[in-house]
Amino acid sequence: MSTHTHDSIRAVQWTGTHLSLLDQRLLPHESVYLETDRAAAAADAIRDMVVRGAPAIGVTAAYAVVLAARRAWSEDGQDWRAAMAADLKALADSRPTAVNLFWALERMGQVMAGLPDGQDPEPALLVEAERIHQEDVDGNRHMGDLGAALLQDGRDVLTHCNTGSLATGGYGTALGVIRSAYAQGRVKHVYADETRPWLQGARLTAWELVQDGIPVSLMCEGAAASLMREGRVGWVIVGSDRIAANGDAANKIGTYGLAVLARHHGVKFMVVAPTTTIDMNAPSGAEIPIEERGQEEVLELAGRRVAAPGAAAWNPAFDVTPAGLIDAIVTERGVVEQPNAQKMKALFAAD
Ligand SMILES: CSC[C@@H](O)[C@@H](O)C(=O)COP(=O)(O)O
Repeated sequence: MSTHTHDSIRAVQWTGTHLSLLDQRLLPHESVYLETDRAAAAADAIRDMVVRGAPAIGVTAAYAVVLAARRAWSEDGQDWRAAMAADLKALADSRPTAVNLFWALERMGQVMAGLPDGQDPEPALLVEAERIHQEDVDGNRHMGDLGAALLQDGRDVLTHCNTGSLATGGYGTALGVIRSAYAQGRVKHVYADETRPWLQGARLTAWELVQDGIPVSLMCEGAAASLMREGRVGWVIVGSDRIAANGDAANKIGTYGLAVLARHHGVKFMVVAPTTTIDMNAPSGAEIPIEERGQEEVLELAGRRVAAPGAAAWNPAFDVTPAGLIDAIVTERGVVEQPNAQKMKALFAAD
């Protein structure tokens, strides 16, 4: 039996010397942490879904930069920046859609740029990675309160994919809102899409909610229309991997369909994401790169082929929900209702 509440589980941890990642491919049956001191191994872990979820990918990349710097400094102290190049490229090439990855590499790069050539870069980079990690957790808790305040009617909610502690530095984005709302008595029961093909809903979201004692009913994605027509939910609450400057939001494949259904049935639609997920360089969702993953993920289930021999598969990992279908984007800087380019820009006005 687990000795920790789910909220305290960390998908990504720094052991003092190594990066430790909870292997999410094995959940909920086994909790195995993979430890590494190699940035290239961290890049593989991101690509292979050991660690997933936009903010968790960003935090992992930040710690991986620390590992890359350590190695470069020990191999070629004089020119450690150049010696890191291959590791940094491997990290940038690991997954394309979650902008938190590129944001974290950029932020670590800014610290690197400010360091003198002859100085060991590891200590300063570790301080920055830990700061990135902590800021993510703090932001999630704040978003939890902001999002929960929107849930006025006490009705059930529907969520998609996994956006909890496992997908972030801790606590969660959309699942953080659900967690806060439950604690405040604003939500009593959650519907969770199973989320094919990786089953993040069935394996991860249900696991997190059960551990927190929050009642959850899993459903096939195809049940969403009936769920809404029966008036069972007041809000759909999801995370995002990249939000464009006009408020269009990329998230796990199937999210766009939920937004269309929600609008048709008068259900509200909330996207919860830290500002590290916003890409002001992408004018609209059309400029967000959508990852296509291997066909075997759709043709197989738990490593066993289920599809008819000879069938091919199309496997986009994400889709884009247009801003016009979103009622609220909740960030740690505040809530953007009925998002558009002007309101998104105003979020960053204080910078
Ligand atoms: C807080 S997580 C937001 C998104 O990263 C999440 O909804 C999602 O789509 C994750 O996709 P995944 O392919 O599991 O990395």
